[in-house]
Amino acid sequence: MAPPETVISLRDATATLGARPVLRGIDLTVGRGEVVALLGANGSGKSTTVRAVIGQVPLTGGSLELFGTPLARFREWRRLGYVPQRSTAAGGVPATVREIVSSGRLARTRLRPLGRADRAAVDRALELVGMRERARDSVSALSGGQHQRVLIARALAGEPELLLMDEPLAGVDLASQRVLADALREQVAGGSSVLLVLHELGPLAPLIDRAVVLRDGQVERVDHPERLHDLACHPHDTPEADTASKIETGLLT
Ligand SMILES: Nc1ncnc2c1ncn2[C@@H]1O[C@H](COP(=O)(O)OP(=O)(O)OP(=O)(O)O)[C@@H](O)[C@H]1O
Repeated sequence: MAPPETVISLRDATATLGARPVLRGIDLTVGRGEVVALLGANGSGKSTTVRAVIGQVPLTGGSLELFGTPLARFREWRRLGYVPQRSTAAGGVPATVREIVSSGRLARTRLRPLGRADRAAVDRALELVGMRERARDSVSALSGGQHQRVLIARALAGEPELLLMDEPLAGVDLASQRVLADALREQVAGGSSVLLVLHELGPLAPLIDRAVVLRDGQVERVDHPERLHDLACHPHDTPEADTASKIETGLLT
């Protein structure tokens, strides 16, 4: 059987922001259909890792391949969907929920008008995050958690094969977290891969194939599903009890 396609391959990656070495030799692989969580304390390099993967932060060393192609030659950005760390869906720009979500099709449509398939993808994305009824509303009338849903729908509207999300659950209530977990499950069932930064696994825990814990710009350890399951179900029976509670509360230090 052929090995599963590697969607992200980051090897010994280093990166500097200002004068600070922020990534100090990160190895990270995400295969097709895999969901990988990046965990770690504030400032450990999670967002920078994701931003390096989408080419926003240049590597000073090591290598990055996307879908088997070195970054320098990679052009198929429409295969990626990115949800940035908490921001509002439209900084003061008057726009409806549907307009923001439709902008997620831009990489596919270039500037031609949306066709039937585009509109169907937008509808599906709105439905997945439970915002179909709010499609005509102005984004300025949304709560923080609803903004977050719109940003996720914008990424989903592009029908990405690789979804990168930076703290998608931040400030999102438990009911909305469940909605997002269902949306993600559906996306993964369709073959998408996901790399997401999390402080808490929450309702997403059952979806996670691997949790990569960063510390000071390096991979401290990688947890696999059995261990994640043990940590979630028997946090006090394992030698790592302390770590378990930290993962659940996001207080990894
Ligand atoms: N633009 C910048 N210039 C200089 N240093 C930066 C810049 N952005 C981030 N850093 C530093 O890089 C390090 C890693 O930041 P990063 O945002 O990747 O961490 P993180 O793990 O995502 O943290 P958090 O959980 O707080 O979001 C931090 O020490 C941060 O201060």
